[in-house]
Amino acid sequence: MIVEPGELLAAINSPDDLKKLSEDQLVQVSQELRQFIIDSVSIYGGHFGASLGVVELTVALHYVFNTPYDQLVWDVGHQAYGHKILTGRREQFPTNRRYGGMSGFPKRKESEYDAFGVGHSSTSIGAALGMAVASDYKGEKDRQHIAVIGDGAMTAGMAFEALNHAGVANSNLLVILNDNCMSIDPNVGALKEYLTDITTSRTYNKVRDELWNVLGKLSKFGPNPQQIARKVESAMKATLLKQSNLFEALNFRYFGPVDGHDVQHLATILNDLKSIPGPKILHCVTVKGKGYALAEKDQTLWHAPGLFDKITGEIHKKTYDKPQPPKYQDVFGHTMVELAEQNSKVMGVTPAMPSGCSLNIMMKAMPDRAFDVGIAEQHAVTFSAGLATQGMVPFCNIYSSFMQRAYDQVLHDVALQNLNVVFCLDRAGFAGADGPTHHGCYDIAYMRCIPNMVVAAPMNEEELRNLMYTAQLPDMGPFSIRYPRGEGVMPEWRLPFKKIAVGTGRVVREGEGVAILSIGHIGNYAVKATAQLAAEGLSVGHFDMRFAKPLDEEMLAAALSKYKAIVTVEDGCLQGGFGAAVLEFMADHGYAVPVKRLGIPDRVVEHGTQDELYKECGFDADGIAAAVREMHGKVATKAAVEKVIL
Ligand SMILES: Cc1ncc(C[n+]2csc(CCOP(=O)(O)OP(=O)(O)O)c2C)c(N)n1
Ligand SMILES: CC(=O)[C@@H](O)[C@H](O)COP(=O)(O)O
Ligand SMILES: [Mg+2]
Repeated sequence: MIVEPGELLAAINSPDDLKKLSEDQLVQVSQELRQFIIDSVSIYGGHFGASLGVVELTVALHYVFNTPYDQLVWDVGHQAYGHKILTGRREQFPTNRRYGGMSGFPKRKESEYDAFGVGHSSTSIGAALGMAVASDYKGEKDRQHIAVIGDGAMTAGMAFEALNHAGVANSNLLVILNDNCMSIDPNVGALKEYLTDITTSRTYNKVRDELWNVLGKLSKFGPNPQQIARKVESAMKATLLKQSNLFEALNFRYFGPVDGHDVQHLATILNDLKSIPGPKILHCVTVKGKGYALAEKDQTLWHAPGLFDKITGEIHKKTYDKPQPPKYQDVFGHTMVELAEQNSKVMGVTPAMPSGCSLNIMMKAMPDRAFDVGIAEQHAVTFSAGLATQGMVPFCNIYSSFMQRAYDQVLHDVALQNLNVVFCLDRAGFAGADGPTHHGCYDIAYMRCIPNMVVAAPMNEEELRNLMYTAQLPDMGPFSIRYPRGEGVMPEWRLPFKKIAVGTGRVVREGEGVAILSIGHIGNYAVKATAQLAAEGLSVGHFDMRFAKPLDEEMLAAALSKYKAIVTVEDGCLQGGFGAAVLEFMADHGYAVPVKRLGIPDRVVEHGTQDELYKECGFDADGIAAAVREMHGKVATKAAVEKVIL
């Protein structure tokens, strides 16, 4: 189905076309852009509420600034659909987040308008500052650098590290704080309360209005930029702003709060700010999901709702006539409550993903024992370490790719002190449509080299529960459990807890000739492969190893003695991963059995469905079966040659 753009939008193939419109037409073009996003996302899917919330801001930014010469950095980038549509990618939009299609996030190789590749949050200020400092160095005094950052992303340490630097760098940087009081879930923390206070404070708003009157008058008569800057500064100094405004205290000039949905006013303000040198922040108040009533009402659900009927708002869900396996994240969420009921020391921690990882189930049931700490992965880990020093058993749930942020904290704060923190790494393996920024490719490798760390991955729901149960038993030390996005394989999963001895695998099936050693959920694809091969008359062994560290050495030794070739399968990077661990064991113990390793290769794998990506990387069921056939062929040829020689 083709989505038809409105009349004005249809003529916009670059920001130059947008600049041909009069200021009066900005309202209409904003409406058309919003409608185009609603129409497209309802059919093709993707992030929704965030882009609707910045429609006017996006139009105003491209209207006023000289992009791509002026550099516009979107934080996270899930709100940049309008930006993509206005910068020459409207016709490509139906391919958004699809295999081979355009990325759901800004990406440098996709467009010159995408100044910086994003996906993880809170990088925009640092990146834009780097660009600004480079411009200073090159003498490009006229160049503008703009970071658009949400109130959620602003809670991360990285954002403050960049503000701290920018406040003394005196480069030409405009930070636009897009404040909608939401992260994916409602935003949390003292900063959020501070921003709400500024937005609602009467004294503050009075000062703000006076300030904008000054600016407004000056703009009308074509002001001298320095004059504006001086007037603004003295107006600011004469008020409470300097003493009480956090951003002013960091040497930023603070403007706002302004209505982020008044496109004409935004254009005027941005024009004025263009002429003010140095670091400045514009605080825009917006509504996530603006213009689509249901999305405004349930902003978490409509962050990324999936496909929906844009008229009725019904979100399309597959229906089944028999019970389906649950999502791994929900098994985690419910199991947390069960474990916490049994063990008063169990606590839950998430950095801003309560509904994404389903810790919200425990947060609702036991609000004093489960915490959303904001977009703050590093803090989430060190906070968990602190809890553990006091005898608590924190389960710190972080998406595998976001955990990359907190590597030093895992090593320095948890592992070196051998603290019993359980890391549940959700979205391990391919994240799917979010693409390479979100794929959880590296955790087996980055966890495996950390002393004291257990590295486990369940093949199904029952194993996830039992690993979680095992991890909270006394004296387990640091324990990581990885599992993928989406559903497992067991509709009946609430089985009684059983301890799994650390470093033990499980025989899925015995066979002859070739054995598959798998770790985690991807083992279910190996099950499909062995069934295919059995139908062809090839009986293949399969071991669900469960632990990449410690390895089940007994099981490995037995498999290496019995089988003539091995295929390892993991949905993680091949470099340093599970297969690499098997090779290390073989080298250390003198085994010389041929091994083929299947997993994520040493290159960037783009977006697509998980199955498309498994196939691309050769470890879907067909790929695994093909690898086994190949190894079987090699073994048979070798045996035949040996027979002839004898
Ligand atoms: C490092 C990191 N942690 C978590 C996320 C997941 N995430 C994506 S968007 C988002 C909320 C961002 O909130 P905000 O910046 O306010 O943007 P909004 O969606 O409200 O427009 C979160 C937590 C991420 N992308 N990166
Ligand atoms: C933009 C972002 O980082 C999140 O919205 C992410 O897309 C969530 O992914 P899940 O849908 O897997 O929770
Ligand atoms: Mg927000």
